[in-house]
Amino acid sequence: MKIELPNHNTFLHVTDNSNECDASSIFVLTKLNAMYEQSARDHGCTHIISPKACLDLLGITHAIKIIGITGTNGKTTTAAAIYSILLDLGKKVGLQGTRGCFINDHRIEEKSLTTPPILQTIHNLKHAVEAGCEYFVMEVSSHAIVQNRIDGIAFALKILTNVTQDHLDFHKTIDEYIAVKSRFFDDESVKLINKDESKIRFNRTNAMSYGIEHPATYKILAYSLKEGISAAVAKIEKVYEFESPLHGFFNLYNLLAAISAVDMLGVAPMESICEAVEHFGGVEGRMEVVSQDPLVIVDFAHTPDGMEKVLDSMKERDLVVVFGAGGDRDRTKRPKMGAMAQRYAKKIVVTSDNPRSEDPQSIITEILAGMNHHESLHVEVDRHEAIEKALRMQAPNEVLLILGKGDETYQEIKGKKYPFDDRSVVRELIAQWAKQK
Ligand SMILES: CC(=O)N[C@H]1[C@@H](OP(=O)(O)OP(=O)(O)OC[C@H]2O[C@@H](n3ccc(=O)[nH]c3=O)[C@H](O)[C@@H]2O)O[C@H](CO)[C@@H](O)[C@@H]1O[C@H](C)C(=O)N[C@@H](C)C(=O)N[C@H](CCC(=O)O)C(=O)O
Ligand SMILES: Nc1ncnc2c1ncn2[C@@H]1O[C@H](COP(=O)(O)OP(=O)(O)OP(=O)(O)O)[C@@H](O)[C@H]1O
Ligand SMILES: N[C@H](CCC[C@H](N)C(=O)O)C(=O)O
Ligand SMILES: [Mg+2]
Repeated sequence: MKIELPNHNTFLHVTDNSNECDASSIFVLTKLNAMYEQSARDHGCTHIISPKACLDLLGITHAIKIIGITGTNGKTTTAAAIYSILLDLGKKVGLQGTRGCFINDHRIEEKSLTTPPILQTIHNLKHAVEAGCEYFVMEVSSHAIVQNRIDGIAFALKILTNVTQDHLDFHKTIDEYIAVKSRFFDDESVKLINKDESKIRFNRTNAMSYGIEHPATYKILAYSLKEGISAAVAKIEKVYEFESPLHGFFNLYNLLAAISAVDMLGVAPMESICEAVEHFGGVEGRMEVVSQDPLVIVDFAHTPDGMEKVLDSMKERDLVVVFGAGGDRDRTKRPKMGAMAQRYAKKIVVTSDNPRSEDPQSIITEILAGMNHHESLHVEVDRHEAIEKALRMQAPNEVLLILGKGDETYQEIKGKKYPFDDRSVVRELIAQWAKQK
């Protein structure tokens, strides 16, 4: 990654790649490229700086308020809700996360990592500052905390969604994973903590909280999940009401976090924030209704907890569920995901979800290990066939939930990404069958 320095009198660019260095470069030294410092010097580079110094050099440090969100699930949704509310309130805002980078409603980067390497974030922040943004909302993954991909960033606000199981391939134990997430909250930054999430440890200085079950700075007093979400939230003595077209108890948490966050930023009165949240229509691939009749929903649940939250939110209905589990990722979540599907679904098709370098059949076998008996359990390695099978099995009163890939547009098999989109597959099959009728 290279950022040009058109106004600098000595250097032409900053880079985090030693191979891009020459005498006109400033090398930004990070935890990930520390081993290439000598290589940068060998390429002729004489000026080596930290990410913090780079943020200062580019005039970013004091120019924009950065909001960081971490947690196992709900980061993308909460970040998008904050972004949407701020835009709705007339603010200029940047958004960076799993879906890429957006500035004032325009996409400037395609999807890559949830939290890119620091120089990529600095590049996106620079764009945001140049576009006049006052705020930049970013997802912070646990990988990013471990690999110091957020080094040098002074967050105006840090937010916790929740901590459940994921990425144990990388963190090895749940305790280590919790410790990493907790590390994000161990300084005196202003922070917003989910009070119903008891596992996280945080520095209480400058901490506010939100909750539904436990007393919190922002506390839900009453809610209804019929026809979207409507709720009353208390802040100190005052109560405010809001409505949302989103579905599910878990989204009440995401919306509450977003409303509380915007209030903490002091942007507008709570009444206006609660009004603005109604215009947030959700995120692509998260509880996205792809067809009304038959009712087919695509969601990005790819952890046991994500599956539980989504399936539980639909438990009044008879559910047909299609899902798999990612290859080269946490193997211990696979049987738990199987058990979760078994607990809630009437009919299940287990399939593939980015097997990557692994054998798809053995991933499925590990999922099935968590399912002891089920009267309608099917296995279909090919995800297209699996979706077709599920659509054929779906009775008129049943809801088909296709989980795990959300708005992904590929299936990754043995290092190659093949175009694949759950939503297009459903739409094409339904259209094809309608023509044949
Ligand atoms: C395991 C992991 O996270 N690896 C990340 C890591 O890879 P790496 O250490 O092998 O990178 P590298 O190629 O050695 O490069 C490191 C640095 O050295 C520099 N370099 C490299 C070679 C050289 O000769 N000279 C030199 O200066 C590079 O420019 C770079 O700055 O650093 C790379 C660049 O910073 C990342 O792209 C890469 O993410 C890989 C691709 C990845 O798939 N990561 C996933 C698991 C991930 O991070 N996911 C999280 C969580 C998802 C979620 O839950 O939402 C995410 O944030 O997306
Ligand atoms: N607050 C929540 N608690 C539990 N599950 C949730 C919550 N919000 C969303 N989910 C579930 O998790 C899935 C992913 O949501 P989202 O993309 O917002 O999370 P994320 O933290 O950004 O995930 P990732 O780390 O993979 O990018 C959703 O599709 C839904 O199934
Ligand atoms: N941020 C998550 C997304 C998982 C999505 C699922 N479709 C998979 O490929 O496992 C990860 O990279 O682990
Ligand atoms: Mg995300």
